[in-house]
Amino acid sequence: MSDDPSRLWSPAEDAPVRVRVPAKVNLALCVGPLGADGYHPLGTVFHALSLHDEVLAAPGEPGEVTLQVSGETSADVPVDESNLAVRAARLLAAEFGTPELGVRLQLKKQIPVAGGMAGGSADAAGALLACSVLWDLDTGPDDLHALAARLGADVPFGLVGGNAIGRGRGDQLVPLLSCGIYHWVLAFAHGGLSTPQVFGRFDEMLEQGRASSGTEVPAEVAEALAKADPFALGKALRNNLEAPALDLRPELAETLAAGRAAGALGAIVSGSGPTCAFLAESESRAMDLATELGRLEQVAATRRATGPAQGARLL
Ligand SMILES: C[C@](O)(CO)[C@H](O)COP(=O)(O)OP(=O)(O)OC[C@H]1O[C@@H](n2ccc(N)nc2=O)[C@H](O)[C@@H]1O
Ligand SMILES: Nc1ncnc2c1ncn2[C@@H]1O[C@H](COP(=O)(O)OP(=O)(O)OP(=O)(O)O)[C@@H](O)[C@H]1O
Repeated sequence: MSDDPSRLWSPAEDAPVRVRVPAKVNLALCVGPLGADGYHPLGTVFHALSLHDEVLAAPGEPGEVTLQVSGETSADVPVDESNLAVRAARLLAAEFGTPELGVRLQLKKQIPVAGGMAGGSADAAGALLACSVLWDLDTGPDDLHALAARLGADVPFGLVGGNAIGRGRGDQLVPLLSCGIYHWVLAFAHGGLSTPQVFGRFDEMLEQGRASSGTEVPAEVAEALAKADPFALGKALRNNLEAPALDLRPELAETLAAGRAAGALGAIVSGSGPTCAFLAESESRAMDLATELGRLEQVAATRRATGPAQGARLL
């Protein structure tokens, strides 16, 4: 890694490969008890949103991966080897490339950091696709999926997008047919939440009988998607990590209640939080809801988004 600014190419538009990759919300996140592998078995319904990051890739010095991060949510993003996009590029080069391959990566971030919307995972998925194209590697979707699953449970979904059922750690995906467009309002919190910490609090609460577990995805979610029924979908939303996220950040309960009172069809903590996601009946209702939620002290910012959105794609 180099942090010498002279080595970072500047105008993003010059990068030969550009990939857009979506944030996700889990329409259902059904979590089983901690397994021996340190992971929790999941049954989840992923839903990709029009909120996205961009990953740009240009040829780099042999064997070097450099990284520049910009955008609305670039603060707090590590720019060293721990960055998931850098790890993705390194893994791809090691498994499918040669030691001479190098890349200059740039992330343009809009997805909140540690927000429960799989931002780092999205960047990893984007980097896999971008570097595979830049380096002209002989990788098919299955190859990229296998590498993605090694990088993190949420990374494979970043590649496919749309709506998908996730099982196992969340990485075994089956696309879910749906019609319709859903209007969402996202309420970002001040600061993030650590995913392992939320799973840890889930374990404690389960032991104390304060949380429920189970990996069965409610049929109502898939039925609502098949019928393009936002009212049914709003009622069907669920998240076993909501209880631990609220336990760690009690003010999120007020955010959810305020959204419901302002007419949201459904309100849920996104993944491991702290972002809260609100389903609206229409674009204009979403605009009203965003205005209401934006007034809350504990809400750092609101964004509107639609779903489902495409997975990682070349621009
Ligand atoms: C909460 C979700 O966002 C829902 O989609 C994901 O389950 C989290 O996915 P992620 O952030 O990509 O997770 P990873 O980077 O693979 O794992 C981070 C940590 O989260 C916990 N983890 C993650 C996934 C899972 N099924 N069970 C877990 O217990 C583990 O402590 C793990 O060490
Ligand atoms: N490209 C990246 N963008 C953001 N954070 C990154 C990235 N790479 C590594 N990280 C680290 O990962 C941590 C989690 O960030 P991320 O934005 O992926 O969280 P998240 O959206 O809550 O994840 P998930 O929903 O997948 O559990 C951050 O605190 C940061 O230190």
